[in-house]
Amino acid sequence: MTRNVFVIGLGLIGGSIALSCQKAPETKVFGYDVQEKTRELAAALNIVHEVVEDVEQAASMADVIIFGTPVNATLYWMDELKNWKLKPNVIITDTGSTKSLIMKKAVELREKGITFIGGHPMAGSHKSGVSAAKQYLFENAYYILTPFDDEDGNQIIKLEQLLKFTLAKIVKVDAREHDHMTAVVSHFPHIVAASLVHQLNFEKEKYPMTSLLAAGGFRDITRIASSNPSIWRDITLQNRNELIHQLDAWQNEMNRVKSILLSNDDQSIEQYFEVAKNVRDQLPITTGVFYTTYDLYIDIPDYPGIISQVTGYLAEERISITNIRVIEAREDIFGILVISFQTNDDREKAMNCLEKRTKFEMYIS
Ligand SMILES: NC(=O)C1=CN([C@@H]2O[C@H](COP(=O)(O)OP(=O)(O)OC[C@H]3O[C@@H](n4cnc5c(N)ncnc54)[C@H](O)[C@@H]3O)[C@@H](O)[C@H]2O)C=CC1
Ligand SMILES: O=C(O)C(=O)Cc1ccc(O)cc1
Repeated sequence: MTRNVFVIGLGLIGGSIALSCQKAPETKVFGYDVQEKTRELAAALNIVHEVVEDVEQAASMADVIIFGTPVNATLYWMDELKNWKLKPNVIITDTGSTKSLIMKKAVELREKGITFIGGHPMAGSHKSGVSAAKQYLFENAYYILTPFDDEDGNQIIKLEQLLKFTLAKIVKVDAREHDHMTAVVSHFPHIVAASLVHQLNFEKEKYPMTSLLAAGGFRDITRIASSNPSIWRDITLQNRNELIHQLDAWQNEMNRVKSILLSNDDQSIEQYFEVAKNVRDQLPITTGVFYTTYDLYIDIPDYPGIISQVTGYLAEERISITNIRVIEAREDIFGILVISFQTNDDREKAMNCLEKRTKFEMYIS
């Protein structure tokens, strides 16, 4: 029997989930987005099997409903859904970055006999919109579920059997703990990134050259300041209390740094960086597709047309690349043309292809 999945909100996350659900057997994926342009693009890019206009009608036929909407829009739709006629065993889930208020609202659905299992794939990007959606966005990332403690185990298993097509690692976490932990590693860093950009913005009034000097480090630490502002407005509002605690902790930490600087003690200053480096270097690597790339470094001679020659060979053997860049030669990496691939298999095919056709030396970092 065909399973009907209905995704509401077809942006980066909803679009990516819809693409991975299309890989599930005997599954038909329907989709809706409030923006007409997104609906048109989703249809053109085959993000779903069918784009719908009538949310209530599609919801009434769905076995699984997945929200890919901003978290406040999800609350709005949950309020609507609780008054609709849905299939008796329907499972509703979301992908929102916050969980406490959504699980609070889910109590109202539960009172009507509707299963709601909170969800949050811990991968994504500063990019947004349907055109950034990728089938493998969540591969190897954690996918958090926040079911009620006494949720029907069969319903959770059914949802997991669908979400396994995201290739993410599914884990269950309490909704409040989720909001505390994601405040630390995701939500608060967005505030810090935005604040650094604001600081640069003030500075550049007096020293316009400062922006020109914003090199790798500043760009790395502020990348997420380019995220969709309305998505982050909603997340910040929903996780306001945790964020206020994080701000207090950060202000204490800044005071600690200030006192170290005032002490002018070289050992304490070095130790400050040393401890941070050790903790940072030991972070486990768990990412989605935007950051899992398989890079190949190719030592190419410097003559015109060389890059198109290399990419031409790869294209002839139908090997897809995800990125290409030229780096300054450094002591530890000899190649200067860096080509990124989505899988290790693609990178190996590329090495075999270029070994056959060129004499360029290749390295994997
Ligand atoms: N951006 C990221 O990296 C991640 C985001 N999330 C969560 O995923 C959800 C979606 O975020 P993104 O895909 O990044 O945003 P997005 O901006 O790419 O997509 C959101 C989509 O929802 C649509 N939408 C807005 N209001 C709607 C409504 N009332 N009804 C139907 N559609 C509506 C928008 O038109 C847009 O297409 C958010 O709840 C966010 O917290 C979760 C993990 C990662
Ligand atoms: O771009 C990044 O690094 C992100 O921060 C992605 C992200 C955004 C929101 C989430 O709830 C989870 C992951």
